[in-house]
Amino acid sequence: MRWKDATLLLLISPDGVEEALDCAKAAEHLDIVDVKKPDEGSLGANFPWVIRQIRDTVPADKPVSATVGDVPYKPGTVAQAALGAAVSGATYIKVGLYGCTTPEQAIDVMRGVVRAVKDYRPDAFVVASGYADAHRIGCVNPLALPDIARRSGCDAAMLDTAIKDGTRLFDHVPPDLCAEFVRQAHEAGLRAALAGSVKAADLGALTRIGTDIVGVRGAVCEGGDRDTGRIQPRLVAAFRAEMDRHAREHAASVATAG
Ligand SMILES: O=C[C@H](O)COP(=O)(O)O
Repeated sequence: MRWKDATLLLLISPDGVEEALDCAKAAEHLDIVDVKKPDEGSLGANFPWVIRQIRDTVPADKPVSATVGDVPYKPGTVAQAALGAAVSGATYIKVGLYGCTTPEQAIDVMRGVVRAVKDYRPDAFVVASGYADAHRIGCVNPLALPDIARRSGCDAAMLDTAIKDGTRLFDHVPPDLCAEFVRQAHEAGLRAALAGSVKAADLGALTRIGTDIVGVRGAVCEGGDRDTGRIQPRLVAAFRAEMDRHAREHAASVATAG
């Protein structure tokens, strides 16, 4: 995908083929379809055949992403799983560094992933994901992610929330620290992706701080419920409309200030 600078991309996470069909109906409003299995965790990994079916379902110009799971500190296991996601058709490979308690462990895991995936597909986009609520699960500090991603050769650093209990990204990492995360990622030549029960009300701040990718599920599911609700094309369209509105407002304020 050609990256237009200063454009916030929308990544939507269906839980299977049926929801991917709903994403396909809203394809003009989203940028990346992210395959996951929410009942296996925040970044739960889905089956290879589901990734393949979803790749066949969504328009060819939309990249398919796959989460490799909330992974343990087992670099070989994770590298092999990441290759499985790439072979199944995902070109964005997201890894949740759940079981890594130090930056060194996280770098170990991500180096293996980068090598496994890029040996197979050099243009794949590898995302190292930490958790905004890392303090609740004892994993690596969220602000360490840009450096982990840089040192392991990833393309992006991401934050999501590990525990989906209604608390949101900004409850754990407030906007000024998210801005620092984005700044560090950009300084390292990486893209910055943010997620974690993000709502339309968060889009102003996410736009202002220069986020590259926003990941959502709950906000585009019926009733705002990521577990019992299903992705609704009309909610995807409405979310995109809010993104576009904030992008216009931000561009206007930058032009005025300049
Ligand atoms: O990668 C994005 C996640 O699927 C976000 O899900 P959520 O918006 O329900 O927290």
